[in-house]
Amino acid sequence: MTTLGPRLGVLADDYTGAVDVAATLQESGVPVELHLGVPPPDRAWDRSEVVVVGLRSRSVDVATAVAWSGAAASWLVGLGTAQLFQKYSSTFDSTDAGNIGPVADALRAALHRSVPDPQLVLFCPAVPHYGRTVYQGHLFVGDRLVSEAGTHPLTPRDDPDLVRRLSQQTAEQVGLLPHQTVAAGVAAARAALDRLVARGVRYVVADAVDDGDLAVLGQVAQAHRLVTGAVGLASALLAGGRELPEPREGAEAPRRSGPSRPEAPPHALPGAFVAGSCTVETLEQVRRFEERWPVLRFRPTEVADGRDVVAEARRLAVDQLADGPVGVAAGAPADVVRAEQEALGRARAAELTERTLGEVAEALVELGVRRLVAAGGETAGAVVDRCGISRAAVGATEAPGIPWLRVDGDGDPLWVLLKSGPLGDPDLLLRALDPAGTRAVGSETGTVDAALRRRTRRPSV
Ligand SMILES: Nc1ncnc2c1ncn2[C@@H]1O[C@H](COP(=O)(O)OP(=O)(O)OP(=O)(O)O)[C@@H](O)[C@H]1O
Ligand SMILES: O=C(O)[C@@H](O)C(=O)CO
Repeated sequence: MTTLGPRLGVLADDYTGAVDVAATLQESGVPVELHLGVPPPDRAWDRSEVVVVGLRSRSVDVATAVAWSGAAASWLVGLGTAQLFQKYSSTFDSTDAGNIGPVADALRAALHRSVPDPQLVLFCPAVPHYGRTVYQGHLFVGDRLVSEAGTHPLTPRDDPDLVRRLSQQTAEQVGLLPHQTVAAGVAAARAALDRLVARGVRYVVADAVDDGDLAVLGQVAQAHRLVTGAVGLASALLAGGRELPEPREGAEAPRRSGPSRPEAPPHALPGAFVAGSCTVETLEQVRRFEERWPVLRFRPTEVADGRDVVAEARRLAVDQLADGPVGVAAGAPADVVRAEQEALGRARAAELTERTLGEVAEALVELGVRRLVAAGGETAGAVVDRCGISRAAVGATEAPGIPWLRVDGDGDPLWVLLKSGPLGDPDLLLRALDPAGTRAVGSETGTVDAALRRRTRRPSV
């Protein structure tokens, strides 16, 4: 009997991107499982049709990104996964060195070991409902080129030309599938790609300005073993049909149905956020939260000077958590971040910030927080790793691409919301951590006081 492995294996280059794609695909009715960090070779597969592995490979050095991605891909290929999807951000966040190109090279090589040459790889970060579109190889955020729509502290977005960006990161020749060809439909797009392959082109940036374009690319990419992009193309690929390459024999068959009603945490659980994101969206979400609840703010230069932010966060939590949620934020406007980076160096500023936020998150959980929001991809990475989270069930979404994750351990579940910097409406933090809601689950029903009495261990500050 021929048995099937996962239909799609997604390798996301950060944890917020992983939950974004996991939630989006699960909402389309497909069973999805989420793994955070490189799965050990003997990690069990829960037989979900889609397996998402989140890595922290976006901003690490190229060799590390390649090693982690290769190890995770080997695990997925070993399960008999039919198709791999390399998920990067819808703003194509990367540096001149990588890591999008080198990881694609490594994944292609990993697949090449088990199947004939994957031939062609599409690159398309378009997600029209996030305002991300690609036209003539140029990436737009809303009506601005990505280079004019805000930068990033670690991966500056200063070149909107994706063919040129990708060419800097790989030895492969990079081509373009322009919008006029995509708009002409699947047959025209396939014919154009065949011509590019005949010229030796292996990597192709594809234009997409709306979901119709993505649907064409989703169809075209059915035949590809490796596809790359953000949630737009991942969704289109899954929706695009079932003509997948023959899976390896000997693996188990995947489940066909997802959770009937994704879960959300009870409002009564003590809540907190940590935010390292510097996007205008997150800064506004923090500002709105701060109008109602306390927020502890810090800068990496202060940590370098000896400020003990973790002890301050503990004190704040002990004083305030019974009344409502608290927040800890490092994110700041671009001029402040620039000054911090000039004072400390870019890498050290980031390292101090992320380490502090990870330690704060760990302390808050220890003090009884059971609803925890981490805002920002790097921030989420620091929090998840510090709290030792490697598996999670994908629950209900608070906003598109932002699901609650239920993390089961020895005691009560911990609910975690990993929020990509630019995602979410201005009231996201207020809503996600609102203690006044009426939603309650079984024995968790009760006030914040009751919940705290049940869970809080007194700190030693
Ligand atoms: N005040 C600050 N000074 C210098 N660097 C900071 C400061 N606040 C945050 N940072 C750094 O900025 C980076 C923000 O990246 P992070 O990935 O967490 O958010 P994001 O880029 O908005 O999210 P995403 O990756 O989901 O788009 C982190 O590396 C963080 O350490
Ligand atoms: O695609 C996006 O922008 C997000 O899923 C992301 O990658 C967050 O870091």
